[in-house]
Amino acid sequence: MDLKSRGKSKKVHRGGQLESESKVDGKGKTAVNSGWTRKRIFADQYVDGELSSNIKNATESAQVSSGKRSTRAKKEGKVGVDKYDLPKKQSKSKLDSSKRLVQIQTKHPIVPNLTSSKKTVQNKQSIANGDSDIDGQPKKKKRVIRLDPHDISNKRLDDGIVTNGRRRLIELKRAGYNIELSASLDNIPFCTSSERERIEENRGCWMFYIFLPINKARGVNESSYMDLACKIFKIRLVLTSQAQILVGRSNVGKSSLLNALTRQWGVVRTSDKPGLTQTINFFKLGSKVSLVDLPGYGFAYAKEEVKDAWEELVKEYVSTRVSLKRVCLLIDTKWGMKPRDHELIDLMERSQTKYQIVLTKTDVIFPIDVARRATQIEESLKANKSIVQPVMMVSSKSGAGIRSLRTVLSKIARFAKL
Ligand SMILES: Nc1nc2c(ncn2[C@@H]2O[C@H](COP(=O)(O)OP(=O)(O)OP(=O)(O)O)[C@@H](O)[C@H]2O)c(=O)[nH]1
Ligand SMILES: [Mg+2]
Repeated sequence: MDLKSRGKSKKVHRGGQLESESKVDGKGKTAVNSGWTRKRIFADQYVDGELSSNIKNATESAQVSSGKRSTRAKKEGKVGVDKYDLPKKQSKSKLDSSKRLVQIQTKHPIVPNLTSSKKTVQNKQSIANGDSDIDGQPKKKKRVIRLDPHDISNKRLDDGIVTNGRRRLIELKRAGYNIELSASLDNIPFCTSSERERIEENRGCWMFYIFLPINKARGVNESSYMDLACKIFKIRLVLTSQAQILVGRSNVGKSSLLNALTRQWGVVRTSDKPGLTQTINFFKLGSKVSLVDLPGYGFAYAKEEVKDAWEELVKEYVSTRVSLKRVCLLIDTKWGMKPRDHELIDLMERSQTKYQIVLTKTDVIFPIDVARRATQIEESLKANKSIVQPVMMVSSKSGAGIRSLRTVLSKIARFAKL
């Protein structure tokens, strides 16, 4: 009896009633549906019984005959599975079935070998890729850390850079670091005199730096202020230089941005304590163009009168300087614009000073929120005339947007009438 005929329905009479409908499902299980009860007969057992007995007989006879046959096969020089290695009936039926299998395979070559071919392709691919997951354990890929030359976030020069070797130092130098400085002066509230000396040594001849106490600046206009500075520091200033300035509330990241733009960390000191910059810092970019870092306005750790002086100075500076080509109004992306920023914008609008909004510290919030903040500011200042669009987005820490801001500023410098 073959499996097919066993799977067919049987008619059973029970108590004069006709029961029928038995089916063999895919798993070889037979369900018999009677009028009152539903019984399940498992075809597995039945099939297993017969098949297992067949297999048992086959193996027994194979074991008996294999001794004799194998010696004969060896003598004849035959290798592999031989028809003598199987019992007569079994070998015949197996050979028939294998013939049928070959026929089917030739007719439909893809179907039976689908899984095996897939596996071989996967294996080939994995071998080609160098993953040895043949043992079931995928080989771990080596993590390659690439240093972004424009990323200036890792600016602490004492963080094991020397131990990392020459290559790292070269990379840092390319990224714009001053590698002669042993450590960055970031977050150091007050430099010692020796640190300041080191900064001065490493600053290079292309820029100059003026330390002036702002509280002395009350009621003094800028040129006389400069004269005073020249007398004190014995330097000749080119007062006709075109200037681009960075303004913004305290702690918004002006000095950090200036460091990033000039690619020299430690040139201007920065701190997480608002109100660190208490002087006007001029940086000469090119022959006659300078970038100016001003003290911040708003909340700062300083006396009220000093803060008032800073604010006055910033306002005066942005509204009266003729040579002022562009004001970069820095806004902390996280906090957005505050009333004091609007005050300064009104002043610049009245004095027709060109200004551009620069969103800072973009690394601390999600890019989608940065974009949202930018569109919000653009919308609110749409009616203004002196604003230069678009709103720029930068991060002095990650270096994002620094290059494009540098390009914008250098373009202004190039087209400035000198
Ligand atoms: N995460 C992050 N922090 C920044 C970034 N820029 C500046 N900071 C931090 O913000 C703090 C203030 O930075 P400063 O550059 O000193 O800010 P400032 O506007 O010059 O401050 P004042 O001189 O006090 O007006 C410091 O702790 C900086 O490390 C930035 O892009 N990302
Ligand atoms: Mg500062």
